[in-house]
Amino acid sequence: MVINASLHPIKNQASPSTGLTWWPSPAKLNLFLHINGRYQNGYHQLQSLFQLLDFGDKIAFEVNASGHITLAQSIPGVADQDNLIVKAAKLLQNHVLPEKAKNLGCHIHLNKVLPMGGGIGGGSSNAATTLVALNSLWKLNLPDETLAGIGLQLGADVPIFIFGKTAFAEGVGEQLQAVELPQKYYLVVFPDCHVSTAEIFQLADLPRNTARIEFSDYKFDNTHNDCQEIVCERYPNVANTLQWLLEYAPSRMTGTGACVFAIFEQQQDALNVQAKLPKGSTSFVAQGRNISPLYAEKQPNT
Ligand SMILES: C[C@@](CO)(OP(=O)(O)O)[C@H](O)COP(=O)(O)OP(=O)(O)OC[C@H]1O[C@@H](n2ccc(N)nc2=O)[C@H](O)[C@@H]1O
Ligand SMILES: Nc1ncnc2c1ncn2[C@@H]1O[C@H](COP(=O)(O)OP(=O)(O)O)[C@@H](O)[C@H]1O
Repeated sequence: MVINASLHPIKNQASPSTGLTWWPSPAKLNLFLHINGRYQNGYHQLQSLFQLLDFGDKIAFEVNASGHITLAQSIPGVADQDNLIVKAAKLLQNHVLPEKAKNLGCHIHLNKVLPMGGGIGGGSSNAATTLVALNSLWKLNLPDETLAGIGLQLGADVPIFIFGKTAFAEGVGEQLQAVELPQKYYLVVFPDCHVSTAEIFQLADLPRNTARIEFSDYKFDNTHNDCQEIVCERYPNVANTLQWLLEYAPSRMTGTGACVFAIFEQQQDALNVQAKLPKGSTSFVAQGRNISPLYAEKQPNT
C-alpha cells in the first residue's frame, strides 16, 4: 500500500467541503541514532539527527467554551484518554489558571496516516501540533520553550516537532541545534510490525557506549543507529526490508524501528524503487524539510 499524505496541497487551508482548517503533523526520521550512555533515571543519553518530512497526519481543531476535550475519531487500539492529542490538550488546559481552563474546550478531528510504533514520531508529532495549534486558538501566547517543556512530559520526541526545524539532538532528544541539510527524498517502508521503544531500551545487550561526535564531523556513512542490529535480530521483517532497500540506496532504520528508509537525490528514483517493493508493502516517499510544514506558512486563525 502506498500512503498518500503529502503535506503541501492542503497545508493550513480550510477545506471547502467541511470548513475545517487542517494543521500539519509531519513525520520525522532519525538519520542516525547513537546511544552514548544512560542517565540515572534510566533514560538513554542520545545523539541523533532529526530530519523533518513534508509528509504526515493532519489535525483540525474546533474550539468551544465547554472545558471538555473530545475526539471526532478514535484511533483503533488507543483509548481516547491515552491518545497523545487528548493528553497534550489537557496538559495545556492544566497549565492555565483553573478559572480560565474551565472555558477552554475543543472538538478534534484527526486524519491519521502515519503507522504507529514506526519510529517516525507520529504520536509525538500529533501532541506537538495540538500544543502549537491550541496555544494559538485558545490565545494563550505561551512561548515555544514552555510548549516544549509541556510536550516533554508526553515523550522525548515532542520537543523536536515544536522546535520545528531539522536538528542535531542531544540529551534525551530535547537539546536541539537547527541544521540545514540538502532536501533529499526518502522512501520510507513500514515492515508491518510494531516495535515498542520502551522494549528496545530495556534490552541488556543494547549497545550504549558510542563515542560522542561533533556535528561538524557528521556524514551519513560515519554514523549508524545503535538500535538497528538488535531490532533486526528480533524482527525479521525489519531485517528483510532493510536488506532489500540496501540493494538500491543508502538505507537505515529510524529511531527504535520499525520503519526503514532509503535516501535518494531525485524523487523519481525513490518512486521507481517504491514501485518495485514486494506486493502488500506499506510505504511512502517524502522530501526532507529543514522547516516543519507546521511552520512553513503563516498559521491559520492567528
Ligand atoms: C529514541 C527515539 C528516537 O526518536 O525513538 P522513537 O520512539 O522515535 O523510535 C525517541 O527519542 C523516543 O522518544 P519517545 O517515543 O517519545 O519515547 P518516550 O515515550 O519518551 O519513552 C518511551 C520509553 O523509552 C525509553 N527511553 C526513551 C527515550 C530515551 N532517550 N531513553 C529511554 O530510555 C524509556 O524507557 C521510556 O519509558
Ligand atoms: N495520536 C497518537 N498517534 C499515534 N500513536 C499514539 C497516539 N496517541 C497515543 N499513541 C500511542 O503511542 C505509541 C507510539 O506511537 P508513535 O509515536 O506513532 O510511534 P514511535 O514513537 O515509534 O514513532 C503508539 O503505539 C500508540 O499506542
